[in-house]
Amino acid sequence: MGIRSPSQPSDADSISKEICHENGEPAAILDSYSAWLAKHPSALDTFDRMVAAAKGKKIVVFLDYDGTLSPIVEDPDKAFMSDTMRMAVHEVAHFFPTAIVSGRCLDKVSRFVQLKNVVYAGSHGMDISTPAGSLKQNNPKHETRTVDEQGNEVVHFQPAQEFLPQIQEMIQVLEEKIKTIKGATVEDNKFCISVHFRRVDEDDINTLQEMVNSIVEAYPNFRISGGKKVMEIRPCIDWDKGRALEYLLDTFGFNNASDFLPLYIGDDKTDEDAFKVIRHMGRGYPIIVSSVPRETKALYSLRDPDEVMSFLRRLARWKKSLGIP
Ligand SMILES: O=P(O)(O)OC[C@H]1O[C@H](O[C@H]2O[C@H](CO)[C@@H](O)[C@H](O)[C@H]2O)[C@H](O)[C@@H](O)[C@@H]1O
Repeated sequence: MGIRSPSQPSDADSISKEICHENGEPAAILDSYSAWLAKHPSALDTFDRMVAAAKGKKIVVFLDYDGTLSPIVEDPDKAFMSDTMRMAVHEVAHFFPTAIVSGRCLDKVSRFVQLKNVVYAGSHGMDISTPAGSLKQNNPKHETRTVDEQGNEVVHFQPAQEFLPQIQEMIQVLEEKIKTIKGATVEDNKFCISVHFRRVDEDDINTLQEMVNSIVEAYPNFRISGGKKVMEIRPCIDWDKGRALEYLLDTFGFNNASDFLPLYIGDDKTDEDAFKVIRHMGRGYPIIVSSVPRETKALYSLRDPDEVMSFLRRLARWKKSLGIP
């Protein structure tokens, strides 16, 4: 089994102290981060133990995008991924089945990532594209097939199709209403909507939230969840990043296997659904990206996208060193 309650890495304290000196954090924050790190040890510090437990098992990699592969920035349209991060993900995907699971719409996240050797799940898992044939598809109710530019058949799993007209209608209402709030923007993520307030004046945030709440109240089939300075509006269906992880594991052919370990790295509230599923499976590696203490179901942590990149590189290097194709 991949999951064990992780013990404190030997250098947890020295890491947090180093961080605090760099950032000049007060001692109280330093201590609570240190305590949190003891419960959610660094996946870099515990790397050797993690991969030792994975011997003879197949690791399946799931990666969130914003805040995980790209740093959080003011303008959501400029959340670019570095070429070095792209290379690290490419290498990992060469050795392990790899999926990018994002709140962004599928087109946008695949344009940001620009890799062909990964599978994409957009709209918090409500829009999944996988190549037909090589993988197992088994949910015909929500699956449609198209042919891509290269002439390859692609299967699209879209369990929230029926909500598209309402989503488009809501986007128009939201855009009209919130234009009075400076800095507020609406992002069309196809099967869900993000209302951003990162650039909204602190004094206007409550007004914006009330506006959005009252608009969404008129759509009883939709709910709002929180994120990083964003309100995420999505259909009330029993589907989230956790269900997407299960769907993808199944699609990758691991449904009946006992020798796989899901590894999920994410930084946001919606990633908790995937952490929960992995915890429930009792195997695998739920890893949160956070440099501050956070309530989480993840067992391990990484501080920021730079550490995510180091971890991914190390994972690929380890696999390569085994000499197994
Ligand atoms: O599931 P994810 O890939 O993590 O997407 C979650 C949301 O990420 C984006 O918003 C966040 O990142 C922006 C760029 O760094 C930042 O400006 C914003 O404040 C964050 O909330 C994305 O724009 C949203 O649509 C995603 O739902």
